[in-house]
Amino acid sequence: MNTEAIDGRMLFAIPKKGRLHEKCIELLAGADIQFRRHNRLDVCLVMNHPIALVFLPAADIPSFVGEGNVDIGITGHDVILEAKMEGRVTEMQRLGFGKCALQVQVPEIGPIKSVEDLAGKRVVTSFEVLAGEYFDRLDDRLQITGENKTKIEYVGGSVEAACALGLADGIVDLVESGDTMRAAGLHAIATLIQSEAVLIKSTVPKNPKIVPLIDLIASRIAGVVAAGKFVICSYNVSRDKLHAALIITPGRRAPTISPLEEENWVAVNSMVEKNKMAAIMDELVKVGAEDILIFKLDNCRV
Ligand SMILES: Nc1ncnc2c1ncn2[C@@H]1O[C@H](COP(=O)(O)OP(=O)(O)OP(=O)(O)O)[C@@H](O)[C@H]1O
Ligand SMILES: O=P(O)(O)OC[C@H]1O[C@H](OP(=O)(O)OP(=O)(O)O)[C@H](O)[C@@H]1O
Repeated sequence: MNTEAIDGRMLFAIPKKGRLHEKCIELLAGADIQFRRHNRLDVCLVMNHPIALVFLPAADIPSFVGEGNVDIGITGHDVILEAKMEGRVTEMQRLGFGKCALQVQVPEIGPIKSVEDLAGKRVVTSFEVLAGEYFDRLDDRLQITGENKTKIEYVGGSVEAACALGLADGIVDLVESGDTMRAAGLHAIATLIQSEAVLIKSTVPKNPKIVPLIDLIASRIAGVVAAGKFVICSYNVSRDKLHAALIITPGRRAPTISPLEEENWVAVNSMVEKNKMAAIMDELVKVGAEDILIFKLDNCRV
């Protein structure tokens, strides 16, 4: 693709593979950003907006956005800190996926029980900046200096194998379910940061003309994220029990209450958080609500 084709378009960086890729593709579909990626090309034009998508490794996206080479992007909060780009990118929206923690892990069976025990030994990681800063502070606190300081070594992947291979006394790596860590016989002894996927833009946009388009896309993405977080809860309840029911489902702004043909009965519609839905239904049954239904949201602006 020649550079003329992307001239004037807003450049939007998307992780080209890995843990965040599929979720980003779903998010683009939800925001009606239409594209066809030919032959896995890393740049492709959006058909219904003046946008070009740029598929990049998640870890490279913070610097591409921070240096203004692309306008917005989706990546992990962890790699923004690792790239030291927190001052040069603005996190516009947390996206609710790619949730994980960067943790110090050591063999479950062994002499190291705390980070203090690990200080001064060998640590293998893909996050050498964050791990380096963490162990520098720890070494300082424990007055470990010079040759005795903790040795941080970089590997690009399969970090969890380092202890079993005798390359490290501990590792710093991402944990979500904990399955990888447990399978490698490791356990966590400290957490450096919590992370999730975020929508970012450059702190100083190169092209002010595209600011309205950035805001439009951010608002659409916020709508898709909110639609994933909430459901609509609908139920019938007699007026004498309405007060108790509304305490359980107060809604985001306020619930919608409509009279039923049956005297003294009303129908209630209210937005509730998806992850609280089962408990809310249990509570509604207890206070006498009936015909409780849950509806998924496809999209919203709230
Ligand atoms: N187990 C996980 N659960 C949730 N999110 C994760 C997990 N592992 C990584 N992430 C998030 O996804 C981002 C990209 O990680 P991933 O390992 O997929 O990157 P990659 O190196 O581009 O892909 P690959 O591992 O396939 O080479 C991380 O920076 C982090 O924010
Ligand atoms: O706690 P869990 O749910 O098991 O997830 C943690 C694993 O996920 C990430 O690696 P990934 O599987 O993306 O592959 P990688 O080692 O190639 O980066 C991370 O580096 C851990 O190895």
